[in-house]
Amino acid sequence: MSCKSVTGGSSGIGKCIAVECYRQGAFITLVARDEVKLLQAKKEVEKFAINDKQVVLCISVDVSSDYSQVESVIKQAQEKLGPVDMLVNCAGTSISGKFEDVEVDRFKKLMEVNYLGSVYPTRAVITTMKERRMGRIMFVSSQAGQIGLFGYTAYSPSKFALRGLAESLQMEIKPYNIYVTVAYPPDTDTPGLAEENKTKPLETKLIAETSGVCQPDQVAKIIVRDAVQGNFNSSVGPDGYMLSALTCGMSPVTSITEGLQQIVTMGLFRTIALFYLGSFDSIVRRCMIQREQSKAADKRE
Ligand SMILES: NC(=O)C1=CN([C@@H]2O[C@H](COP(=O)(O)OP(=O)(O)OC[C@H]3O[C@@H](n4cnc5c(N)ncnc54)[C@H](OP(=O)(O)O)[C@@H]3O)[C@@H](O)[C@H]2O)C=CC1
Ligand SMILES: CCCCCCCCCCCCCCCC(=O)[C@@H](N)CO
Repeated sequence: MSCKSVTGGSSGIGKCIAVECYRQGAFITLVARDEVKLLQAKKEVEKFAINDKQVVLCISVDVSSDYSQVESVIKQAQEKLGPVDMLVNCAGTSISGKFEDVEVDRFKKLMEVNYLGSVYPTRAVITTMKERRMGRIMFVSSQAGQIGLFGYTAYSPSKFALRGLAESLQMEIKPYNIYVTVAYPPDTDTPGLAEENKTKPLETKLIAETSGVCQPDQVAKIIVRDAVQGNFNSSVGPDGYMLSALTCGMSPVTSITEGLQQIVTMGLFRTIALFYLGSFDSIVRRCMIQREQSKAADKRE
């Protein structure tokens, strides 16, 4: 019997991750705030049972506000379903907009939800994982956690932070046979993306179109596969692969092949990246000129 906990498991990518784990026979705890959405997601996940012993447990908690609360609900869940052997930190939110248009509070809010909201659940499960000398910790970052883009001055840093956490933590817990994975999905068709799109600057839309929109079930399959295999890095699609190879820095390698591929492709991918950066800069410049022209036209009218 294995038990997986998925924060943000009531919607989008997190819900699909829960389904994917359930299809593989796991016990699941879904963690999110809204109880109605949690119950709805529980019903959806339960459809994919492969045996009649499987259970989906719902926990309603804000993963970002109070550590002692997060610790106590996770403890209760472990008492019911047994120790968590995989924690998926997927709860998160995004906001896009020009730096000066983003309300100052939002910078703090995004760090709280996306960063601290991953620290707290991880902190709550790590001691038991170390005692058992087994476990998997997944952090769901974003391609915007690998590159900073127009419109993501509040969001990107909260996703970059996860990488620093993941690298440091991995070095500490590898001897305990616990593996950390960071996933960097591109735009994915979820309620979260629909919400974000309502206020997304044109520049951000045009730049993000480069790597297209993925379906959450595809993204979830890749994430779960990489977490099970214990890969440090999890990316989606050819752009995702290039971005991860290019931004590997001092992150751990999972296999010799992966290391060799990074060494061999680095120069080529940097060359490609410079062309992408050039095209992003020209999108930004074009949008600025267009805005100024339409402002001037408005004045004349
Ligand atoms: N969709 C995309 O384009 C991409 C998304 N990502 C990342 O993937 C993750 C999931 O995104 P997506 O599926 O689009 O998001 P959704 O908005 O569809 O779902 C977010 C989930 O997180 C939960 N959640 C949000 N805030 C909290 C909180 N404070 N405490 C507990 N649960 C919380 C929500 O439930 P509730 O509100 O009830 O708490 C919900 O279950 C996010 O971290 C996002 O940044 C990364 C790259 C691309
Ligand atoms: C060799 C170099 C290759 C370069 C490829 C560059 C591709 C850039 C596209 C970035 C897209 C950002 C998506 C953010 C998704 C997200 O996190 C939000 N939608 C959350 O809601």
